[in-house]
Formats: sequence, C-alpha cells, structure tokens
Amino acid sequence: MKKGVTSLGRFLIEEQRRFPEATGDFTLILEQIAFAAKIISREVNKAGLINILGKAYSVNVHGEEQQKLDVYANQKMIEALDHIGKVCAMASEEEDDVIHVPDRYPKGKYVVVFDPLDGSSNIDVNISIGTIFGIYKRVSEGENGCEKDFLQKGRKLVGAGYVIYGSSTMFVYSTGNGVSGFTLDPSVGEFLLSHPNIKIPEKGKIYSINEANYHRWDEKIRKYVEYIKNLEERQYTSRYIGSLVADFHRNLLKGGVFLYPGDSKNPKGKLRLLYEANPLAYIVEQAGGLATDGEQMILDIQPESLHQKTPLIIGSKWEVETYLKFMRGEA
Ligand SMILES: O=P(O)(O)OC[C@H]1O[C@](O)(COP(=O)(O)O)[C@@H](O)[C@@H]1O
Ligand SMILES: [Mg+2]
Ligand SMILES: [Mg+2]
Repeated sequence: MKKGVTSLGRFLIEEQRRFPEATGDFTLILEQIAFAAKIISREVNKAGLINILGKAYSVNVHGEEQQKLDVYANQKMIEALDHIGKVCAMASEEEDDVIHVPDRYPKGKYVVVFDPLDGSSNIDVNISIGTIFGIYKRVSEGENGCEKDFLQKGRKLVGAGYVIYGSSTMFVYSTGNGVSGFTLDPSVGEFLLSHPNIKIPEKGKIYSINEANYHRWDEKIRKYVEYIKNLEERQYTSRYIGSLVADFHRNLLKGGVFLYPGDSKNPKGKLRLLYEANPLAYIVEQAGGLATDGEQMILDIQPESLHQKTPLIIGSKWEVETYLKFMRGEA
C-alpha cells in the first residue's frame, strides 16, 4: 500500500481481509489503542504548558514514583479499551492487579497488556517516550477470571506494538505478518503509512546498554561488551537514551543491539516480561531480529506473574546470536 496516503484504519481493514472469518474485534482493539495514542500524544506535545509534567506523588507496584503523565496515559489506555466489548481484562505496569472490564460492559475474547508510558524518567526533559502493548486471545473459559490469560508465552501474542512520542509520533505494530510503521500527521489527525515492511539489518553498528552498571555485570557480559566495542571489521557506536521504546526503535531501523542484562543488584534486570520485553520481542522477530534473556528466547519464557522482570538482549540477529555464544562460553 502507498506510503503517505494510506491511513492506519485503511491498512487494518486490508489486513483483516486476509482472514475471511475475522469478526473485526481485533481490528477494533488496535484502532482503540491508536486512538488512545493520539490523545496521549496530544498531552505529551503540550506537557510543558498544561501542568502535567512532574510527579504524581504516588508509587506503582514496582515502588517507582509515578509521573502525572504515567497516570494519565494509563487512564486513557483503560478508557479506550474497557467499554468496547472486545476485551476481557487488561494488565498495566501502573496497576498492581489485573484491570477487569466493569460489569456494565460486555466482555470480549482478548486480553491486553501495556506499559502506558515507557521511559517516564525522560518526560520532564523532553526526550522520546512511548507506549508498549501486546494482545492475547483468551484461553480460559467463562465471563470472569481472565487472570490465566495473561500468563501465556509471548509466542502466543496475536498482535503487539508500540507508539513512540518522538520528534514525530509513530505507531509501529505487527499481527504476525511483518512490521508496519505509521507516522501521525497532526494536521489530519491520522496515522499514515510511513514505514512499510520494516526489517532490522542483520548486523548493526550500535550497542545500547547502561554502562554505569558495568561493575555489577557478570564477566561474560563484560567480555561481550568489550568484544563488540573493539570489533575490527565494524566500528560500533554507543547510544543509550534510557527510554526502551526510543532505544529499541532506533536500533530496529538502524540495526544493533539493546541490552538490559541481569546484574549483581538486579539478577533479572529491570524490564518487565509481559508488557515491555514480549511485545518488543514479537516485533523484532517479525522484523528478522532476535530477543533473548541470555538462555532462552524471550517469546519462549513461561510467565509466572504479571509483573515479572527479565533480562533483555534484543536487536539484530548477529549481535544477539553472538551474545548467546558468549553466554554459553563458546566465544
Ligand atoms: O535508567 P536505567 O536503569 O538505564 O533504565 C532505563 C530503562 O528503564 C525504563 O525507563 C523502564 O520503563 P518505565 O519508564 O516504563 O518504568 C526503560 O524505558 C529504560 O530502558
Ligand atoms: Mg517501561
Ligand atoms: Mg512505564
């Protein structure tokens, strides 16, 4: 489909045509997430003017201070999805427990996980932030419950993506048929196809890791990072924003690797499996890259709890495969 003139809505309809049995439920969920993203983007863009910067003076389940925009984005995601009759329940970084659809609304056959605003620490300094989401089909029966539906492996995702609020706002998603990127044209209020069929280069030149944690890394991780930095055939450069979505998006387009490994202080790293690692792992695999925790592919990890953390090494195939070789002691 044509770049610049194909709206996300139109693209979704075309995608749905591939499945004659499709009911449109799933498409509506994606449309609603894109709608919430436009509202969040609007607030992000004028955040300095409307008293929405700064702390909300509350902490989330991880003990992290919530920002006002974290709370706002969380609310908008829930409001966009809770009444449409297609979702059974949601799980968010900002909520301790599963968010049930209120009884007054019908429940649907999907569950949605999200990090409503990723990279919160960058909000007040005008650096790119994002929203990450994943969609699963329910596996449990009955009107209530749905808890079990969240503990599915990332391989079972039926769709996932992210929105980046950067120098432009972009919506990037996959439903298992490649990765497509749309840029928000604020003058018409639509996401327009700008990056069809995104493929991550097989090798890159960027590595992204918080090197302040160096002294806490295992020897194998240190060796890998030194190896990458000193590679003779390719001069790598270090780029680390501290906003997962932004770091990931750059590396997806340019090639390279993002690492948030476990360390002596945080053996499982910092990032959350369900609503950070899994959706991005799904995207990267669809784009031809890989994502691992150092032992297994991220999408093969069996989740045990909503907010569990995982080491995340994600990006171009060569860099991630090389990391695995270092972990296995083969390099
Ligand atoms: O400051 P650190 O330890 O390098 O961590 C940065 C990471 O933390 C995060 O900000 C966590 O996400 P949230 O802002 O959603 O909590 C990631 O976006 C980022 O990759
Ligand atoms: Mg996050
Ligand atoms: Mg967040």
